[in-house]
Amino acid sequence: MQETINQEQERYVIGVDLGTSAVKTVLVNRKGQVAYETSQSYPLHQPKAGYSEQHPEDWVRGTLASLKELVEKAGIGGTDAVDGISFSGQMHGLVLTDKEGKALRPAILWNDTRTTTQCRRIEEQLGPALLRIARNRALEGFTLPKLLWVQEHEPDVLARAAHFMLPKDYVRYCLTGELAMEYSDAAGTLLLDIANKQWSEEIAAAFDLPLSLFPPLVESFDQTGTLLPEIAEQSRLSPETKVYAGGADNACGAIGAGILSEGRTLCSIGTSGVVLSYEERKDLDIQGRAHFFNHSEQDAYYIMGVTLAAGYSLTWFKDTFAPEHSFDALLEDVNSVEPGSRGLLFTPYIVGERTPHPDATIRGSFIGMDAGHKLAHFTRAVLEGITFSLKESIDILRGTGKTVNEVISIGGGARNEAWLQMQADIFNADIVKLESEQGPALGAAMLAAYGSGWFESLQACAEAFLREAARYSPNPERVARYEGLYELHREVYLHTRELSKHLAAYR
Ligand SMILES: Nc1ncnc2c1ncn2[C@@H]1O[C@H](COP(=O)(O)OP(=O)(O)O)[C@@H](O)[C@H]1O
Ligand SMILES: O=C(CO)[C@@H](O)[C@H](O)COP(=O)(O)O
Repeated sequence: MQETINQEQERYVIGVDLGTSAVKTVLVNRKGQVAYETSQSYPLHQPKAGYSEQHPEDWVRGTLASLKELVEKAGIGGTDAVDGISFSGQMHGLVLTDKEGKALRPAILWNDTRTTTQCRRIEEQLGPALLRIARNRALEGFTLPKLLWVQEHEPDVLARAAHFMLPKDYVRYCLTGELAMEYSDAAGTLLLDIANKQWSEEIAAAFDLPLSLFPPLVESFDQTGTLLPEIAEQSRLSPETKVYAGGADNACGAIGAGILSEGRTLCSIGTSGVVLSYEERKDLDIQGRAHFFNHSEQDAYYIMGVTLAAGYSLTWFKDTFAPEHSFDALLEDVNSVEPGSRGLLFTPYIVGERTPHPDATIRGSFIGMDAGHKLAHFTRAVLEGITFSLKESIDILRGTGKTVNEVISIGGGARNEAWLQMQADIFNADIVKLESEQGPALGAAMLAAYGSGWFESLQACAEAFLREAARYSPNPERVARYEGLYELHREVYLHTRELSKHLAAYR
């Protein structure tokens, strides 16, 4: 085999990123280099409008196939070259299992919006206790509303449930036979007492949820067993391979970008867009204006704002109005247009919004269309609208007293230089692009590396693994121009909120 690895010298860890469209696995060496990567996709089911489900068995099958291919590609089958495996996972999805660990129904995912009624019930019943304990607002995507939906609509399923799990925890359970949930993902359930790092008996009791449903809580870098013999046999990994708990995809994305100390901020433009900043103050009260979650680093937190359709807005725009173009071709001309797209604004609310407007009914708009506008103006307006929306999350971070003068940019949005410079000019901060583009999968591998004792801290691991590739600094003239446009952008939500509500009847 041409690239067979020298098993005497090379040691590896594996990061598994269980995403919404696919699972990705990476094999990482001690220098932080991704030696091999594989991926397996699985279907997303939308049985009704607003429903979004996946079969947990598809995740397990996909993960095993991906691991098997990774081991084969690297030529390490039957060896003990892998010191540890860990996981990053799509957050919030509800998996209910019976006593044997079998999933009782399809998983209800983070982007399923059937639970508006349950969210209102949570707010009414818990009042201020919700923000005091769970530190986040009741949003359709979170897990507790999904549990309450099952309680109301499928009571027999809940009655048969022995446990609830989150997506990556279910996969890890199937690989190891050990039940556990770690804090960074548990934080997205609305059932965790975030500051005290324990299940909230108060919230569970308010909704008659037995505590027996809740898995034991562990740290992201804790070992949660080894591979079951049959899994080891199928993947050709050693049954001694240690498995570490892992983290929520955003926590792992943050680790993979080195967001491990106060003042470090990440902007990730993938399908959705995330702005996230490290936070040490566990008692910081942001009044639910953004998400406040436990980090995968011990006793650390992060504040996160989410633009639901970030890259998705650009993809929608391309597929609808310029399907013959590649992303690169579409974005080629954006720099021929001045900042402000000659008076054209776009708001990216095409599937509703989360931060700063938790509003499932709002929809997007182009404001200021002029007969002189061409495709390049619309394209630039889409990029600017997505970036303005992410700046609203940056403003929330700055409002907590944080200094945001450097932002690590990852995801699809970091593939285009014009967009990276635009982020610098709109955020008024240096934008840093990293050498590695692996994001959450690398973060998961780093948890395994730290768990396995390769480094004495996650921070030391980040210093060894991550390298800056490029830096984009804000241009003062463009910063000033964008400040004015940003104020106009913020007005658009206020003026289209009611219109969107009325238009909902026609959708
Ligand atoms: N060459 C490119 N330049 C700018 N944006 C891109 C490019 N390619 C993809 N994108 C954007 O990035 C998004 C995908 O980013 P990615 O990080 O791969 O997302 P995810 O992991 O959520 O699928 C797409 O929705 C698209 O809008
Ligand atoms: O809901 C959230 C975070 O609150 C999402 O970030 C999901 O966790 C996204 O999963 P992928 O799009 O990465 O699969």
